[in-house]
Amino acid sequence: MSPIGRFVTFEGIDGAGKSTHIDWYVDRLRARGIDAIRSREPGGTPLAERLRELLLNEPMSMDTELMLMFAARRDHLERLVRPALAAGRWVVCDRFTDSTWAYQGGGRGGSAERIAWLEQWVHGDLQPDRTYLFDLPAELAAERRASARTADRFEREDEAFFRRVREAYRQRAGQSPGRFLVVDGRRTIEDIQKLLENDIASIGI
Ligand SMILES: Nc1ncnc2c1ncn2[C@@H]1O[C@H](COP(=O)(O)OP(=O)(O)O)[C@@H](O)[C@H]1O
Ligand SMILES: Cc1cn([C@H]2C[C@H](O)[C@@H](COP(=O)(O)OP(=O)(O)O)O2)c(=O)[nH]c1=O
Repeated sequence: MSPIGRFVTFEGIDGAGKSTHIDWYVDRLRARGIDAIRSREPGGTPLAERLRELLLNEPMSMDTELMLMFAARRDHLERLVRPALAAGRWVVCDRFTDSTWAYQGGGRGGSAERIAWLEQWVHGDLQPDRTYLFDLPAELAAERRASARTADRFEREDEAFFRRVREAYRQRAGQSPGRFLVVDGRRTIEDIQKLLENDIASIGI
């Protein structure tokens, strides 16, 4: 019998700490003998990476942004995520549809009905087995971002935008408490690593 693949996602507002922990997390899985791959959204396949370039840099309407996010996601799921899970691998993904609920829904004020419809169409039966939500106040995340990198189209949004994104994430987590683990991004990197390490055991090895 082939091993069971797992789908794990990392979420949070820009600057909350996802990238700092995701490679470490994948390394920890591999150290336990798990065949894990890291991916990201938008992106993860050649086509989706090209859409990412556009999404992060090219001005566009809210609706175009929403549809391109899901177009990139569909390609990523068909070509990478589903085949990997079917082969028993773990896919650890930097962002997934919770980002769409948070950014295009909460941040931009997009229609929940449309997002729900697209979600159902693009990946109805597939949801992550575990989602880590890195939670940090918008002002602290902005400070961390400022010292770390140049801003893309999303990162140039104001603090009120990121407060809405954060709130939408927290609502999502409240709706699926079994799937989400909310990580307090104010804790030290060492503390967060301990929490993640303990959690790996609970998601089935
Ligand atoms: N727990 C933490 N405590 C202090 N600084 C952190 C912590 N986690 C991340 N950082 C720093 O904050 C900045 C943004 O983190 P990053 O992982 O790039 O965020 P994200 O991927 O969520 O946008 C980086 O400079 C990183 O070193
Ligand atoms: C997956 C996804 C990402 N995004 C946005 C959030 C991020 O600002 C951006 C890319 O995210 P990210 O990979 O976190 O960028 P970085 O390389 O700077 O860490 O895309 C959405 O708005 N909706 C989505 O569905």
